[in-house]
Amino acid sequence: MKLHLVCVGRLRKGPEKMMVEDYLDRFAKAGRGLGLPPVTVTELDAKGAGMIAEGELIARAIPPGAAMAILDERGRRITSPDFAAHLGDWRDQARDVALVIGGADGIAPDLRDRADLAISFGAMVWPHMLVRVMVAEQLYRAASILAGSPYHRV
Ligand SMILES: C[S@@+](CC[C@H](N)C(=O)[O-])C[C@H]1O[C@@H](n2cnc3c(N)ncnc32)[C@H](O)[C@@H]1O
Repeated sequence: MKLHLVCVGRLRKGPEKMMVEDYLDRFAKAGRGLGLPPVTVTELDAKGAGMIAEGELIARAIPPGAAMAILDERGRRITSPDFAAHLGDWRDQARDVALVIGGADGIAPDLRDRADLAISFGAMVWPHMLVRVMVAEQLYRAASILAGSPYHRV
């Protein structure tokens, strides 16, 4: 299994980048004993060419056969344990996974249609850099849930 975080846009030095790095580092440590690999982050820049050009870059960055989970406000509002269960299932199937965060115009409709899972963090639109922080935190939370550690409480 390989785990990819494919993002349109670059994170500059700053608090969001520090938080993403911290959570992904925690995820890598927590995932070690769970058969979950460290996350590979791919940042894409279509240089303002728009959603369709970004969609083509995203499609090229996703390994063939990988499960594609997109972040999209129109997606499903799943719980953190549900997300952990998806991650655990993909791991058990030895399936590569690509988590995709779109750019300012969102993710191209044809890619959205092809997604195995569309995850919503609520009906409001968040900036891509905050979504990246939230995904990194949810990955760490998922690993904690799969490990049975007390980080996640309901
Ligand atoms: C600034 S938003 C773009 C919103 C755009 N208007 C759209 O139609 O998707 C950039 C990216 O952040 C992610 N995103 C923003 N809000 C989200 C939410 N509530 N749930 C999940 N992902 C979200 C999506 O991947 C989106 O493509």
